[in-house]
Amino acid sequence: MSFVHVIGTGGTIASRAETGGAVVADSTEQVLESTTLGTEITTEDVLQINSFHLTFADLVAIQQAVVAAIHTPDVDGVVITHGTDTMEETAFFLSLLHDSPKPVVVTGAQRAADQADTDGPENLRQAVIAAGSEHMRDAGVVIGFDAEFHAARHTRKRHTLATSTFSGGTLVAQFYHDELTRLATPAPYPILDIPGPNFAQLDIPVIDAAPGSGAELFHAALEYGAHGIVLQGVGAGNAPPTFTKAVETAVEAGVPVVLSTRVPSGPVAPIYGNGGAVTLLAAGALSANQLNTYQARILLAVLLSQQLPEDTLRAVFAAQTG
Ligand SMILES: NC(=O)C[C@H](N)C(=O)O
Repeated sequence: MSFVHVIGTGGTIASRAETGGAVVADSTEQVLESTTLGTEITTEDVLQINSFHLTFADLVAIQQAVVAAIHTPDVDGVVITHGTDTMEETAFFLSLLHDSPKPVVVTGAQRAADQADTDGPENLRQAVIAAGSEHMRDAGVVIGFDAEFHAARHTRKRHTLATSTFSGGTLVAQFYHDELTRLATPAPYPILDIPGPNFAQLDIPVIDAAPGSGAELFHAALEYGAHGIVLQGVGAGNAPPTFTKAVETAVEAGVPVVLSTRVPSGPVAPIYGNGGAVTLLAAGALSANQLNTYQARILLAVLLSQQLPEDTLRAVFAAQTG
């Protein structure tokens, strides 16, 4: 019999209706009660919150729980129950640091535990089976949802309400007729060191360069002391021309800027000047390349917390986004 450790953090999978909106109510033990499993399970409540409340300190707490579980000799794999809104950030953060053949499956629900058609119990059942399965060795950190298991990197929530909502990253495994089939192994990336002690204090705003927006917010972020900025451009990473000077000012002040794109697929590419990615990268921005805005922000936060020399930060960032 396989042995899986389930780490609860909250989210809709643990929520019930209240006047004023659904709120997290159930412990991990209670979440598991609705699921029939033939697996040995231990549980732990690390958090009981919606994922839109998560802080960087919470990410560290989840990661520490994962490491402890993975080092428990008989544990075959780990499941994390988590809100879907920021699941892609937590899963990606864990994947940057994950150094074990034991899989970590992050799952949740789009419909609360007390809704008749809740998807939580089935997602959890499949996540536990997958985490305990030898087919998932070396699968890394995956988001398991609606019978699909996607590598954390590049996976995003695609629909606010649909139960099939996560895609983008490598499809690592899938249930067909209740049989788990391994399909792929995610491309390996260098494993990062754990974040430094100031990780939880880092302030890294995302600033959008939509048509008609000026760089005032960007400059305001520098003035209030942002530690880094993710500039989300349009197209292949382009922005109104006022952002070029803003990026130069930030980089000169030692505040790293990452250039990402709001387009769901494809890389940031230096094609256009006069405010385009050619200009912004020449001004010193780091390219998020294929990495989406929010995962690029997590990567920047981890590297900033390690207080690396600028050249090293640039090289490690490039190696993680290539
Ligand atoms: N479906 C969900 O879990 C959404 C919820 N708002 C959360 O992220 O905690």
